[in-house]
Amino acid sequence: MSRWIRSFSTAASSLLADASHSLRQPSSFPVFRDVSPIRKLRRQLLQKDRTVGFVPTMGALHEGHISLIRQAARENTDVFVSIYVNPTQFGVNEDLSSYPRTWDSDMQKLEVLNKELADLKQEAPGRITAIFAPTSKIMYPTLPPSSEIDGEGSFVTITPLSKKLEGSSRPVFFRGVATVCMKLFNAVTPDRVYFGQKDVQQTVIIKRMVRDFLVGTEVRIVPTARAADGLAMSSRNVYLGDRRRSVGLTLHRALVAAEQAYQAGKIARADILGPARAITNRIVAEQQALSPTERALFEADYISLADPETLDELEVVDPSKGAVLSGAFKMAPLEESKPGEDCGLGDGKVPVRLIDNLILPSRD
Ligand SMILES: Nc1ncnc2c1ncn2[C@@H]1O[C@H](COP(=O)(O)OP(=O)(O)OP(=O)(O)O)[C@@H](O)[C@H]1O
Ligand SMILES: CC(C)(CO)[C@@H](O)C(=O)[O-]
Ligand code: BAL
Repeated sequence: MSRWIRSFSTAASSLLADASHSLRQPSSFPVFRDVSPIRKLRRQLLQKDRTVGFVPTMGALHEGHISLIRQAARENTDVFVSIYVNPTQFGVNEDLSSYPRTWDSDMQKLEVLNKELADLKQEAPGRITAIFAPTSKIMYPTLPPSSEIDGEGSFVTITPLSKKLEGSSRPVFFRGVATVCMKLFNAVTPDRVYFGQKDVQQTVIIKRMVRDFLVGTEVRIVPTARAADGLAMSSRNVYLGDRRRSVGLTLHRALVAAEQAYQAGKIARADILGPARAITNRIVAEQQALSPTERALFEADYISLADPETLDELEVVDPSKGAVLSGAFKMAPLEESKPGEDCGLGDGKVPVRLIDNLILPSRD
């Protein structure tokens, strides 16, 4: 057993007694439900010159989350993962109640991953050494968490970034994300925090928040993990089913068509987004022409070509800066299913918001 694992075991076991709100502990990592015990562990690690990489999640873990943890384990001795479905980032009519919650399988996945990390040794020296799974009473100690646009509470708002793109359809989303991330960062005080490229606007907002509030952590962005067909992995994909999944892939295909236009030397908005819009409009029309048992209706909420830092829409890409291509589709519930069809969790009745993006790199 290496020295730091041994010293972790000692630090952790002395803390298990402190973790009065901890859940059952069948795993190689303690689960903390409250702030002070995880702070205590953090202080002990600091004294031993160990580094903490923090991966905030809402659970329902998939390969995207795992890739964040792997990178955190390559760059830190200790990886803390939070699992908390944060109510304030869901609008009042959004899918908070149906958001997938899969605690047992999440713990199993983390356990398997930790064993793998132990085998990797040099390549990825870090291990998952704490799970933070707070209750809402811990995260919102004074007022109940509000999802109302003008709701009361202590919030972190990052404007105008939070009003654009996802924010125009989900007006409280980034207020909730920035607020919960600030709380999580305050609880964990990580050396580095890990976010997925899939949620590109979230990455821009978190970087801005860290900079503007002088938060002492480094923001690391991990590439989007995709299924073999290109669909960006997402916890909500379990609701898609086969039909909506294959139609939903149009989003990725549209972005790839726009990316190819940029790679071919185009820099004007119409030339880059034109191919993406053409594919999207064609598939919308094709689906509308099909019968309710065959089609998957959807609406393209936006397809955007934006500045990587301000997220302002661009008429022309400055090749020395590059750009962010992003889009969101609203996949409607299936109208009718066929016998034996895989309609996904919820029988195809749950609307699913798909987001995706590609970075257009700078070039000389
Ligand atoms: N496919 C992916 N590739 C890389 N990172 C991802 C991917 N999906 C999610 N992440 C990242 O994992 C972290 C936690 O995300 P979260 O728990 O909300 O999962 P999610 O799959 O994004 O859920 P949903 O898409 O349903 O909102 C975020 O930083 C997010 O960007
Ligand atoms: C960062 C986050 C965990 C905050 O709740 C969430 O927005 C997410 O999972 O991307
Ligand atoms: N990964 C983003 C979380 C959300 O859509 O609420």
